[in-house]
Amino acid sequence: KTTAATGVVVSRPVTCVTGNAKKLEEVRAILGQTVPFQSLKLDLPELQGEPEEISKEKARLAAVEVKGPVLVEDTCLCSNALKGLPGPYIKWFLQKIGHEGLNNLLMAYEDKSAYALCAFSFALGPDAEPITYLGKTLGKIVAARGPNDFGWDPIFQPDGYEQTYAEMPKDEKKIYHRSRALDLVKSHFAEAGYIFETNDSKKRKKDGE
Ligand SMILES: O=P(O)(O)OP(=O)(O)OP(=O)(O)OC[C@H]1O[C@@H](n2cnc3c(O)ncnc32)[C@H](O)[C@@H]1O
Ligand SMILES: [Mg+2]
Repeated sequence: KTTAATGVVVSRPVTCVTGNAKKLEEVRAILGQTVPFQSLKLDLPELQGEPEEISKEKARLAAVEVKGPVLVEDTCLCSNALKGLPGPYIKWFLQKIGHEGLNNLLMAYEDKSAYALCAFSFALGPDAEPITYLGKTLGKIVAARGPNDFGWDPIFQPDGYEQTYAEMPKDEKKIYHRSRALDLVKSHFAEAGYIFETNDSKKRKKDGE
């Protein structure tokens, strides 16, 4: 559906599908009121492979579940000495060997440099090809510092900062990998002229406002 001057009307809000409450909290803080979205707590299966492909496949699976517009995300922590690993497998590394184990792995190497990579994928529906937006922040892996309440935040120190992600105030961390990718999502939505309808906006339209 296209309306003359306004753009593409999508009859539903975007559903952000993730099993991770902390991620959702950040997405909500970054997107704010700019994109009407709702969330669905679902831990989607993940392929092995390159981050972009994993993210796209998550979007395909999510769109089949939701039968509408979806936004998903896959986050990687990549060590340069380890040629980009653990990368998309960071969740399992964290679960099994923790912050200390990751630091121990890197003891064999001089190079502690790393990057945080966020791959958002958006699909309009189950038949649409997902589009991927990447956000990357360079830094290094350090011994854990700061509150341990979100993944690998205590062991990642972005370049140019003396603090780890965990030690930073929330709104400062927001400027990194996740918001870089979400800025691209926002500008894509603006360019495409999507108007995501919500129950509220439908009601206002019906009432003739
Ligand atoms: O359902 P999904 O969205 O997949 O949620 P998840 O927790 O499984 O997330 P990923 O598959 O993307 O795995 C990324 C891992 O990195 C962690 N993580 C994600 N974003 C992070 C961030 O900004 N800071 C620290 N850790 C993060 C997260 O807790 C996971 O252990
Ligand atoms: Mg996951």
